Amino acid sequence: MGIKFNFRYPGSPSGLYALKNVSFTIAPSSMVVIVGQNGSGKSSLANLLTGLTKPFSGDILIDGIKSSFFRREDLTRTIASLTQDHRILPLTVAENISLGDLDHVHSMGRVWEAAELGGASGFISKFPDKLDHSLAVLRTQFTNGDLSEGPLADFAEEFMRYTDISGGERQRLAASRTFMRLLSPRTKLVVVDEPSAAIDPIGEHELFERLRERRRDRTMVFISHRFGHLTKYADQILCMKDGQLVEAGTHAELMALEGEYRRLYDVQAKAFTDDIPPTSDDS
Ligand SMILES: Nc1ncnc2c1ncn2[C@@H]1O[C@H](COP(=O)(O)OP(=O)(O)OP(=O)(O)O)[C@@H](O)[C@H]1O
Repeated sequence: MGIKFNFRYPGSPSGLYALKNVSFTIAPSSMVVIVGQNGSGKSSLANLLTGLTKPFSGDILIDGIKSSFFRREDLTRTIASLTQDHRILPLTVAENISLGDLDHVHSMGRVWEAAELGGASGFISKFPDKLDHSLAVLRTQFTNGDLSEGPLADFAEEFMRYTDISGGERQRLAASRTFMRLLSPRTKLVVVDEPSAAIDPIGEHELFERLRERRRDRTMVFISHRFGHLTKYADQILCMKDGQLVEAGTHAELMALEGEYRRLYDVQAKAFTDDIPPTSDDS
């Protein structure tokens, strides 16, 4: 995959690019980790890779062919993504997971495997009707308004009764949906954008490990602020700063550069060692 583009969000002042002259190549079946501070452009880059947004100028080349030459739905079928912006629909747990691969909606064995891989099987097991349990969406997911008064009040009260999973559980369900897609041999690119907002560090680490173990010949792109455990496996690290790709290479190469990546890594490592209470040997 070859990438060379500029990107600006619709409505942003002309000249204000979220991504500026970003250019890199992702080798097939490789593992890529994108790092950078808040607002450096990681998610914008991920959205371009998954086709959610289009470059303002420049191209994404897939096997040397411009991505715009492919049918959008054909490309979408080959991509599994996991972001913070996931939707849980008012369907059963099984249906919410199988949305990841509509060809296997009725394959309960596969749905359960995806639930286990996504870390959702624990809380699903607690439902009396397990995978058949019906879920509803949070009010804020379908309206920004307050439904406690007005013509929809009764409906809202009834609807809210079924909202029985937490933010972290929703994230695990979304991860299960991604695994459902990943279990399909059609999936060639997996993009995981910072699922950590609702998942604790151990949950995120385990999730990344399970994704990595199922990489096979897929290209995987990870974005995480807690990247220390990921970058050592990466074939390529892309380090973003202010919308630009400032460094690209392996962990060893970027550490040796002593630049932005090293700075981010050292801050993270320091936070980790600062968290460890001193042992009797240290005193
Ligand atoms: N929908 C949007 N409309 C306009 N500008 C946006 C939009 N989303 C992001 N931006 C801007 O684009 C730039 C890059 O944002 P992006 O979300 O890609 O960064 P990020 O590295 O993923 O940040 P974070 O680590 O905080 O998630 C920022 O300046 C941000 O304010």
